[in-house]
Amino acid sequence: MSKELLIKLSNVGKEYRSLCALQAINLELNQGEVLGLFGHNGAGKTTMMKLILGVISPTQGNIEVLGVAPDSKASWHMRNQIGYLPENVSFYEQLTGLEVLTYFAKLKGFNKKHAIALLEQVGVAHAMKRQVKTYSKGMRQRLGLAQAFIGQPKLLLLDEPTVGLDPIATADFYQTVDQLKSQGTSVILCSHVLPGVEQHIDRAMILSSGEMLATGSLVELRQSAHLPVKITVKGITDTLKKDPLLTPYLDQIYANILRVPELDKMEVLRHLLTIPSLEDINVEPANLEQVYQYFLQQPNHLIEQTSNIKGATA
Ligand SMILES: Nc1ncnc2c1ncn2[C@@H]1O[C@H](COP(=O)(O)OP(=O)(O)OP(=O)(O)O)[C@@H](O)[C@H]1O
Repeated sequence: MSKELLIKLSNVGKEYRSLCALQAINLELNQGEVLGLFGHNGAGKTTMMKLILGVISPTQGNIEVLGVAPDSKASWHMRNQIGYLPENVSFYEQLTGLEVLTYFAKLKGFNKKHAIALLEQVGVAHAMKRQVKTYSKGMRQRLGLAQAFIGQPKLLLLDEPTVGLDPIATADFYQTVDQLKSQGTSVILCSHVLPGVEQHIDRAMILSSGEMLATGSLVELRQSAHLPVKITVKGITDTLKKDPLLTPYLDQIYANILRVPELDKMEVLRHLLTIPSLEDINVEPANLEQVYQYFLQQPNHLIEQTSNIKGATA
């Protein structure tokens, strides 16, 4: 069965007066897909989320979300199916956590029982009768997530979802993302915290100064970046130095590390396994952080963050 296309961005651009915040972005996101959106401060991530929400309109190109232009009048019915966690979430400080969430739940047509279940899910049920002004940063963030999860939306847009969360809450959050994905929810999340994200996303998009530098699955991005696989071995350091098949891959500093292109990986591994003194082996493909660094450091994109300011003053 073909999956529903939830988001389609065609050649989308956004200018704020003379500042080009986003340019020529193309994206298709299907039902049940999770996209990680990465980029430096001011790269255009929040702008892209706001365009998808219909809070702002593109100055170039077309956007379709759940079949309609999100900034059109026709979009009102699809908003119920979207959950959004803004960056720096804030609530009415005088209300209790339960009052806040019940308020947002009712706006979406759900009741207090649903709000309580979500507060339990994000781990703030114990404080739900306390005013939000007494909440810690992490508790506010958890409340924000509960607000985004109301009604099990078809599409979730999460701007820095793990900011302020402790490691256990972060793990719980990613577990919820995995669960929602398995139930068909599509997710776009942006984060500056790259470790831990990669196993929960299907694809990544890397933005810099409003421009898309790369997009694809981590495997695809690793391949196009030609980043080597790191192989750490134990017990064969002397052999490595003498073996003509292995010496080209030896790390410049560490005598027990080989850096092997993906294409040669299997040949090298098979060869290593034939060496009787091999005690241990560890294989690490390039991680998301390394892939991200690679694309940001490409010469064409060594652009000052201010370089998306066009011409005269903003
Ligand atoms: N309302 C606005 N008016 C003028 N410029 C804006 C406006 N909103 C965003 N910008 C500019 O657009 C660019 C992209 O901003 P955006 O908030 O999308 O970046 P971001 O990738 O989300 O950054 P961060 O990681 O810091 O949250 C920045 O240069 C920002 O200053």
